[in-house]
Amino acid sequence: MLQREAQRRPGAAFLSAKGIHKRFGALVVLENLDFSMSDGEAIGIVGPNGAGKTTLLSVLAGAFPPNEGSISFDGVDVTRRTAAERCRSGLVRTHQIPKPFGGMTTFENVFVAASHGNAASRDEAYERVVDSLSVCGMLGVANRPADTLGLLDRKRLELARALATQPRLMLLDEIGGGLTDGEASELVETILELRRRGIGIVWIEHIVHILLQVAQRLICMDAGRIIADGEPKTVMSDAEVVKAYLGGTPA
Ligand SMILES: Nc1ncnc2c1ncn2[C@@H]1O[C@H](COP(=O)(O)OP(=O)(O)OP(=O)(O)O)[C@@H](O)[C@H]1O
Repeated sequence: MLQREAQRRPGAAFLSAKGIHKRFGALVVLENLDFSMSDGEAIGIVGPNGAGKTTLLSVLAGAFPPNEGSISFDGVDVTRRTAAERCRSGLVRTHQIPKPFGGMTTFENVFVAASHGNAASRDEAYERVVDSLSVCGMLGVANRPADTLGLLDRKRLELARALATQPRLMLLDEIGGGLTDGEASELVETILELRRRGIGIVWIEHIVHILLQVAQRLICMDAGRIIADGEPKTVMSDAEVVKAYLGGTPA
């Protein structure tokens, strides 16, 4: 397993991306981007539509490779590792548009993640599923066909499936998107529980006041670059951020 290969270096970044370029044809989406974080950190990512946030998450998770640059996770160079290999080493992502396995129940969806995401015995996988469903408030819909779930439960299922892989770092892509404030607040409680378990979080979200209940550090992206990175309130009042993201002038 990748974790066993990891050569832990004191002070080394837990997740680090260096010199990342990503192009889709002629469109440059990420440009010479550097990013790093420590174990257990909770980071929010904001930025205007098309800034490259989801593309960054996809590159970090291994959905596709960068055109240039390198990524290391827990001391291991994972640039050429697949998403499944990264998942087994503890780096997992959720998707903006949940896509549960149709024709399976909620329980079965999470069971697939628990058994394949990080090789587990059947009993261990079962325990992980029950724990994940419980943390995500889904025990009551465990036997429902996943394709009959409403949006909030589909988002919860994204979290439960990711949690069942026993991650050390979760990359969340607009998990609050499309939800009411009340529904998004329920997800915040779950994400705070993940934090209490020591799981690191990188969360892209447009609902900023929800994001700020979890993020201890905030990154703002624009046009494929990180334009601000630091303490959330400072970032949100940064003149470049206000101009790029909020389209106005600082208060
Ligand atoms: N697979 C792809 N092929 C071609 N272009 C793509 C692809 N994925 C993303 N893009 C383009 O890359 C740019 C950045 O997209 P991305 O989804 O990363 O932005 P984002 O910051 O997450 O935006 P949003 O907040 O709207 O989700 C956009 O112009 C998008 O159209």
